[in-house]
Amino acid sequence: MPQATLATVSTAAPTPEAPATGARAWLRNPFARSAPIPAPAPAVSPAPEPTPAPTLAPASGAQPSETRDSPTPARASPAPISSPVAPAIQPAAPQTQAPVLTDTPDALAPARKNWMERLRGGLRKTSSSIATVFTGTRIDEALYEELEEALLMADTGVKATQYLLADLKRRVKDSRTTDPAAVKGLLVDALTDLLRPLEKSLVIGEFTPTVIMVAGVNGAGKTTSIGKLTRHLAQAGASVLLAAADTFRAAAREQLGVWADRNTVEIVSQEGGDPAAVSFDAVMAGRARGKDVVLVDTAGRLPTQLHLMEELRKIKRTIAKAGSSPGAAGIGQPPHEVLLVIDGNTGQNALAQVRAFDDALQLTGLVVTKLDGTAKGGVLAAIAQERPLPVYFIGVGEQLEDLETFNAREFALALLT
Ligand SMILES: Nc1nc2c(ncn2[C@@H]2O[C@H](COP(=O)(O)OP(=O)(O)OP(=O)(O)O)[C@@H](O)[C@H]2O)c(=O)[nH]1
Repeated sequence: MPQATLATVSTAAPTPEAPATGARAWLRNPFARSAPIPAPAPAVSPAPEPTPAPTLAPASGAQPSETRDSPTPARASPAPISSPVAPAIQPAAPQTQAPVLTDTPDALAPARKNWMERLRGGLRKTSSSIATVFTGTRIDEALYEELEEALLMADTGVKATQYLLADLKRRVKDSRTTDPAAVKGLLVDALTDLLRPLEKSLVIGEFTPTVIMVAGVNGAGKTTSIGKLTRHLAQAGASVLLAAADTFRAAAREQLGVWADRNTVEIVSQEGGDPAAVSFDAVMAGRARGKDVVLVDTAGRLPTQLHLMEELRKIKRTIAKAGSSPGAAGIGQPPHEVLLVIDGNTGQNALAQVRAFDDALQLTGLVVTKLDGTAKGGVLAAIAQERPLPVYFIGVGEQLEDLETFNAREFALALLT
């Protein structure tokens, strides 16, 4: 098995802006800046015993030229920051009911308010065509037909569109609404309920390291999302190691290297050779160094490229072997997360990718990118209807702050109001 090189780009020093309670914030919002929506007190299950925030020794920082065999400097291992993750592909655990979000962004914390504005801006092309449906004066079949058309145009798909229409009609009947504008509010509720099972927090800390494998078609935004996620993880106080498992395309490795540099984290990279071997080496190195997270970036591929899909399966199997190798106690069964990155702009095609990659890899979650400027924002409803996998993050642009946790109510509001 060819050996990959562990390039110590730099070391993960604790970021000054890392909040002291950053880890606990992952329970709902991994990014720790603000909770997406304040959960109402009565609905929340009893809080677990307070866990200390992970104390990352500046350790690796004190060793500018680590070698692969150097022992991990003493550091307090991060406390588990959530209960064990539910098995892969299980629908997300029931979420606490979010309070009704008014259309006034003032109800949100400043960072989240800003995010809502960007999300709303990004989804404008989708929302503008749906909004016109509710400008009439009557609730009649014509309104529902127009809405059906608008939802289909937004790539909501036939099944989710039919489901939403039936649910909406029931809500209209139950509430005896006569105002078309109020119907829009009921549609927000219906869409929120449909999307709710996709809400789930990414959990780290249960295993050291938590191994996250990332796949997707070419150009979906895998590397960019990994870079952004690395930044957020580092800000939350977690140490990250990147694995450049695209061994063939030099530009892909360089791009990941740039993100590693920017975030001052280590990267395992290799020119040519077997991507599975690089992934294996990265997991072993992450384990030896006590990293909190190993992120494995794989090369883009189409689900129709069967040999490349087989290569992905091999990467996954090989990562699993790293978990059962001698002395692997505490690592569980890696990869702990298998994420698919999809380009939200590709609408129903993205749903087809979810199906194909899920069948091949048993995905545990999704990252939906490029929701900025898309007219196909309805695809999340289609995913919720047909393959309800957790959507850990959504992206609305190329900047670092353009990747955030997914919240069903926020998304429904941004899409429809
Ligand atoms: N507008 C927009 N662009 C994005 C977003 N996420 C990523 N991109 C851009 O999409 C392009 C492709 O992103 P990459 O991260 O290189 O995609 P990839 O999946 O790693 O690509 P391959 O390695 O070729 O498979 C880049 O120009 C990114 O800046 C997003 O949320 N919105």
